Amino acid sequence: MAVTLKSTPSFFQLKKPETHFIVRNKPPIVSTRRFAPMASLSATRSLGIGETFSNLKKQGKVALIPYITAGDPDLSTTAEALKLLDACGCDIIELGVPYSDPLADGPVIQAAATRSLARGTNFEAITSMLKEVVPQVSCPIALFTYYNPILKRGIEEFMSTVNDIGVHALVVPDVPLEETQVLRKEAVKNGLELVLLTTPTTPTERMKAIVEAADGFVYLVSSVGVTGTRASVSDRVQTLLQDIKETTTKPVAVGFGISKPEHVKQVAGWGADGVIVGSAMVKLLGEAKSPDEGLKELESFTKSLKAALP
Ligand SMILES: O=P(O)(O)OC[C@@H](O)[C@@H](O)c1c[nH]c2ccccc12
Repeated sequence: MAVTLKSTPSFFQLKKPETHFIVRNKPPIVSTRRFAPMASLSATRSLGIGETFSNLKKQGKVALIPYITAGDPDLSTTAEALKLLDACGCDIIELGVPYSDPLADGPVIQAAATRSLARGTNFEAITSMLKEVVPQVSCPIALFTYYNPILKRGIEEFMSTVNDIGVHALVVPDVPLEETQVLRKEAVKNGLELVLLTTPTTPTERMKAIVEAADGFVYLVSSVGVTGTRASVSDRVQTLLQDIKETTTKPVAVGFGISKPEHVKQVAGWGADGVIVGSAMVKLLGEAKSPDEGLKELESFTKSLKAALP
């Protein structure tokens, strides 16, 4: 189905920018998968996002969700980083597709995208890397992309590719709630469900609509503005979490600015079901003296965050 390319409003022009996780909440029908026979598929198929959260809840645990930019410093390091983050006990990994106009991102992730694109990283290279790596990783992967690259490829084609490589979730930060219908239709066709994002400026009624429509979990943005480490996490998050939890029993993960073990502990203590850490991870990996150095620093940092979580 051809989708006309509208000029997507920039992130800041959107009245109510929300990020959309589109997640698979049940193993896809085998016929739609083309990359591994059922036997190895069932052996390697990790749990979906929703199942991951319910298992963690049963164990009284909180999900650690790192974000890294694909291809920064290079795709083979990304592959190693995915396996390393999984081995360090991360519960869901958010993998960013580099984009030339990442308006929702702060300087660290913008720079990572620029470096990755300068190396020639593209969607095809990322998907072939993931075809190799996904079966070796036990936790679900969330692919992060802006709306334009989806429209360029065609929503149906994009969705079935995401399904075929065994990715569990899709993050699209610059698509407002009103325009997700077509994404949702293709998502359902591919056995995926939509998890929506709410922000500190989302009006209560709209937050309720987002939470109602969300499947899997709700992504709560901790602060206004763009991604990037903050010295502290606003304690407004505690109230925002309570407001959301009054309207739903669905899990809620908090992102933006979280970059220290004490942040992670604090947000978990406020009742979050998951904590999302991006810029701090991206900086370690992309700005290190060498890829190996970056992987080493990523490992010790991730372990320090994991240790701070129940
Ligand atoms: O980088 P931070 O401040 O730790 O925020 C999480 C974040 O990186 C990740 O979820 C993300 C990366 N780019 C985004 C754009 C919009 C919303 C979320 C994101």
